[in-house]
Amino acid sequence: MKRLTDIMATVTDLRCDRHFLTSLRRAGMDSVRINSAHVDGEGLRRIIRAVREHVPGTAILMDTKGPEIRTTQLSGTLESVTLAVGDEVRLAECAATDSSVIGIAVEGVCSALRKGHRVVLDDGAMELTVRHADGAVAEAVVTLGGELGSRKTVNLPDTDLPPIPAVSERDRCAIEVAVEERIDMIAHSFVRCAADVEAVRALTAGSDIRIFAKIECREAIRNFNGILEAADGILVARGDLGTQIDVATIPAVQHKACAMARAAGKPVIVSTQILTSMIDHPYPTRAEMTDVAFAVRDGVETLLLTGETAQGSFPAECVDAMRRCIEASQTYFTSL
Ligand SMILES: Nc1ncnc2c1ncn2[C@@H]1O[C@H](COP(=O)(O)OP(=O)(O)OP(=O)(O)O)[C@@H](O)[C@H]1O
Ligand SMILES: CC(=O)C(=O)O
Repeated sequence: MKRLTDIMATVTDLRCDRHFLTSLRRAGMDSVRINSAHVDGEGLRRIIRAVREHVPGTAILMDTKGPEIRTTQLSGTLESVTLAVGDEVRLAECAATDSSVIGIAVEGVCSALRKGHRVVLDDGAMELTVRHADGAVAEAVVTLGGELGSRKTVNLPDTDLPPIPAVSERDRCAIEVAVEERIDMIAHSFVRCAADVEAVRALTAGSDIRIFAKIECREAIRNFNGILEAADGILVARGDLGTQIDVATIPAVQHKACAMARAAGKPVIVSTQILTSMIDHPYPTRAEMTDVAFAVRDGVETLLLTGETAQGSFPAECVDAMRRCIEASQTYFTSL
């Protein structure tokens, strides 16, 4: 059966050997995503080379950082730090992260924080509330605890942020590699308006790279029409989106974005927490299968697995479950 919904899997430089990649391909993977927020230029090239060697013909998408905010690398050999409810931590710009300091990788962010502002970490897995803010350092208390790893996403729903350029220096280097390696697609993070898409397009001029705008902030929803017109496609990035808007409204936003993209003849990728229970378990939940089926019904071109294949324990099982559900759903919906 020719599937109308493709499967894209996030692949890291820590896990991109022949056995891993061929097991994903055998299970039904159609394309690969590389998250450039977690690798340098050399790491990017290593993953691209591995994909081309072990699963030739597989399309490659590179996800940029965009004007997003992340925590810094953990100090020394730390693998994670535990944040327990009630713990007091300091937030400091560009410092390494350890159990008492959380480094914020973008300058000017801490000085925009005010008492009472929420600091949401790792797509909503943890939350802090600012107690005291003073220049480049702020003090906060943990209100939702968890384990914090390196370079996790930071969302500041209450803070007026200083303007952050659409394309960071790090992105510029990653895009240079993407153009040199002639990959297929770039998904730009935290697109706020059409101009952010144009900024990436200017850097890929002369190449065939298709540019997808990631819809993951309130400005992107507000400026959706212009963004859709400027981009070659959109990626509904539900991880960050769910920290910026009420998660209860995500299905409606996703459905509307898909309908508008279809009407404009542009492809849609939907990502994040599609099979999140399978990070630790070999079987999907019924609700996860329903999410996949409704994406097929809505004409989503590509479903993107993130943590499930980047670091989960059952990556091939995830791709297999997704493929079986796509096929069964396509058979049903096309028979109606
Ligand atoms: N190249 C990589 N090297 C190391 N770890 C990685 C890499 N890519 C992803 N990961 C790990 O897998 C997790 C899930 O991947 P994912 O790409 O969804 O990242 P993310 O940090 O949540 O960012 P985003 O919001 O852009 O999706 C990451 O948080 C990270 O811990
Ligand atoms: C994929 C991604 O960036 C997100 O869901 O936030």
